[in-house]
Amino acid sequence: MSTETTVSEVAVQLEGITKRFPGVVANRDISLTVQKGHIHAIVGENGAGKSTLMKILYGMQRPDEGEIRVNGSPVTFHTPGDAISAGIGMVHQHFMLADNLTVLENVILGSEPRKRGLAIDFAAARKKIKDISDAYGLGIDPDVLVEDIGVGTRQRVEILKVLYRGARILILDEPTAVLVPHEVDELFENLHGLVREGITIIFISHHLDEVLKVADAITVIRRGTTVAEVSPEGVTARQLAELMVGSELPSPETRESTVTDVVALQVTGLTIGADGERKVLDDVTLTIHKGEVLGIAGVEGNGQAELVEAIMGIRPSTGTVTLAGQEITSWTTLRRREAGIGYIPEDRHRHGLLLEAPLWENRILGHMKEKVNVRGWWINRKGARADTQRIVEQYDVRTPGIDVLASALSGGNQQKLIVGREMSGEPKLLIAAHPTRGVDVGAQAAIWDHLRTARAAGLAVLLISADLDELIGLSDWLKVIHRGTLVAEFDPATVTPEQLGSAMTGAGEEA
Ligand SMILES: Nc1ncnc2c1ncn2[C@@H]1O[C@H](COP(=O)(O)OP(=O)(O)OP(=O)(O)O)[C@@H](O)[C@H]1O
Repeated sequence: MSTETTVSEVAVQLEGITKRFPGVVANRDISLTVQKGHIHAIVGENGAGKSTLMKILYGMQRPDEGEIRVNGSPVTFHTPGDAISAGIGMVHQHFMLADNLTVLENVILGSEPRKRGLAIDFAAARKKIKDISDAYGLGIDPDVLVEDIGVGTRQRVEILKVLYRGARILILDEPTAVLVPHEVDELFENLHGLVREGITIIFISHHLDEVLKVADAITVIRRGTTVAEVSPEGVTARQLAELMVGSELPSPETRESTVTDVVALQVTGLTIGADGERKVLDDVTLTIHKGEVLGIAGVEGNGQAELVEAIMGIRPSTGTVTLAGQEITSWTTLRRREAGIGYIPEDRHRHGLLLEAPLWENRILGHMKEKVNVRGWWINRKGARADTQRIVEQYDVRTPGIDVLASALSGGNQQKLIVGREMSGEPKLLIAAHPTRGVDVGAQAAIWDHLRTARAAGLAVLLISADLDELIGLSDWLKVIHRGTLVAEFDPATVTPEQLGSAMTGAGEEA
């Protein structure tokens, strides 16, 4: 075993990185050493400064202080283009592929190889993609349409895209957040294939078990600075979480059923799509009682987003929706919300927040009739501000204050604000799409506690999540959606993530 590290074995060295935003020091004197050919995980609570550090390494942000060395040489990045030239590529959590183009077109977009003259040299590009795919075992066909491939393959296309641009150091932002268990295993195999060929991988994750399984080294960031550098053999997930928060974690509660026989939501025959076409939602019928969490498991893109939008009245559908005994099928989205439906949307930037408005104005968004927010015909500024402060405290939203813009919060803290808002005003039904996506383990446990407490008080919850542990841990009953239809159901007390994962991919059904 070699104990000495020569400079040439270090792929990335960050030294004394500091980055300030108004009212916040996002990174404070951070040092990080990533060995070449390692899978190096970065963990930390929401708002700890992980994304900021990665944005600095990828040239999206400039540090106020500190030095970056890549393969031993100091570098200064002004744009991601500079980072790419230095061999650093980033795969974002939200894929950036165009559905209606082929893999090949997506990969070469922006860096088209030209023949003499101006024509794009597709043959050369196709060969290069095949070579890269073969070299790293990615199994990518350059000629399929992106709309025809699944989430796991899309992610491999994103990885191939940065390799195509010459990256030898890859930054992955929460790569497993959108994957089902077998896709996670496949990704890890791919990552091992990449590092065997000398690629270095840096990845951010909130899934500590996965981090322990795949990483060669782990850096823990707390409140903007590195607090520990550990090797996975030496720690448990719980110890890692304790390093992240800087104190001992509470033990999880035991659960008991709070399901009543009072129907809160009844959905009957909900369908989207005309006869003769493939329907995105096909005759979905379900019931949720007061005090019950119904979990919907499914691979992304199988109709769960449409189900939520149909119940919220965002998308036209046929069938009926009844809330607490009252049919609301023809109601507008606003009226449904005002009747007592809380809604944590899948895409917090498009549907959940006004990024360029302060936190307290975001508190009012979609909740214009809630008591704390209005006085007669007028907005109750004082009440809304006080209630925003309450949410910030109860849900531990890390922010310098309630007047900062929503865009200045870290992703996980934006999510906590939305969850707090949607659980306010005693909703009858909460539609929660990926409620803890992007939040750290501590905040996840806190959100689960809030949900359990509200459930005990009679809240009905429709839970959509890609996180199978969350679905199994929170739900009273589980249904599986596949190609727009509910195809199976399970008791969360007995089902395993593997069984659920295989039902989600339609295993056991005719193709
Ligand atoms: N553009 C910005 N303007 C102001 N403050 C910002 C900006 N970007 C980040 N911050 C602040 O810097 C801190 C670190 O945020 P960062 O996004 O790096 O955290 P993170 O560890 O990636 O969190 P998460 O796990 O929630 O994604 C937070 O307090 C955040 O509010």
